[in-house]
Amino acid sequence: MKLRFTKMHGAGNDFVVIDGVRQRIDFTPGQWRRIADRHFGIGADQVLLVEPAPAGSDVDFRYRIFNADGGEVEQCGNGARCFVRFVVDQGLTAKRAIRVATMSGVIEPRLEADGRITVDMGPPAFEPARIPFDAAGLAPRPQGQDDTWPLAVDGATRWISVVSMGNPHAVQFVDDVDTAPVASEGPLIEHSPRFPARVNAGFAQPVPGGIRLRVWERGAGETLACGTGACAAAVAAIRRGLAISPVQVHTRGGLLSIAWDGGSVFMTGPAATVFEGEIDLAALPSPDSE
Ligand SMILES: N[C@@H](CCC[C@H](N)C(=O)O)C(=O)O
Repeated sequence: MKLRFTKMHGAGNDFVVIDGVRQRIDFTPGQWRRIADRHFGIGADQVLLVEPAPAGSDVDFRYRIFNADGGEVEQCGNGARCFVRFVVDQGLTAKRAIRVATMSGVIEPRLEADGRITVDMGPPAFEPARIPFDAAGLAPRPQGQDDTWPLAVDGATRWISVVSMGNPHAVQFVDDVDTAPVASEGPLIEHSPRFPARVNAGFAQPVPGGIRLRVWERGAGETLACGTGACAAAVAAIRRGLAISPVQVHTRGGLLSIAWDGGSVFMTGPAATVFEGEIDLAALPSPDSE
C-alpha cells in the first residue's frame, strides 16, 4: 500500500505533510522517525499530520507535529504556514483565515494576498514552570523587561531567556551567529536537566532592524529556520531592549517577520510546496519492532 505525501518547506525548515482528513493515519514513533529519515525514508525536519477538527470544537482542522526523532510535540511555526498552503492547495478548505487546534492550543493562520502566511501564534509565556524550566537555586538577572537565567553549559555560564511559544525555547544572544557553538552546545542545552521536557536552543545576534538567528531544535538538530524559535527570540530581543516590533528575523533559510505588542505574537513568512510523492508503507518498520 502506498501513502501519498507532500514535501514542503517554510524558510528552509522542511516537512513531509500527510492528509489525515481523507484517510485515517496512526503511526508509531518509529514509523514517524523512518518517514523523516533522510537516508531510509523521505527526509524532513518534522512530519505534519493534518486531521479533521475535533468533534464539537469551533476550529477548522487539527494539526499534529512529529519531530525527526519520532516524538510528537506541541507547536511548529513554519509548519503552521505550510499547513495553510497544504489545506488550500489540496482543496480541503476554501477559507483563507483558518482556526486550527494544536497540542498547545488554537492558532489562527491566514493566507495573505502576496502568498505569504501570517499566523497568530498566541501569547508567549515566561514563567519557568510554563516552559518547563527548573529554576531552583538560580538567581535571574534582569535585562530590560526580561529575566535572564544562568545556565551551566560545558563548564561555562550562558545567560538565557526562557520562552514558551506552546513549545519550549532557551534563547541566548551572541556577538556572531556564524561562529556560535550551535552544534556543540545546542545538544547540551537541549538535554540540560534544567529542561525536563528538553528545549529548543536559539542563538540570536542583534542587527539593524532585527536579529540573525540559528536554532538547535529539540528532536531535529539545527534547522535552516525555526518559526517558534524566531517568535521566542524576537520576543526576548524586544523585552531585553535589543529590537523593536516588527522584528526582521534572518535565518539561514529565509526571512521571517515577527510582530509583538505584548499580546499574541504574529509571524509572517513564506510556505512552499516542493513536490508530491508516495511512499510504500512496507518501507516503514512494523509497529511491533519498537
Ligand atoms: N521547526 C518548528 C519547531 C518544531 C518543533 C520543535 N523542534 C520542538 O520540539 O518544540 C518551528 O518552525 O517552530
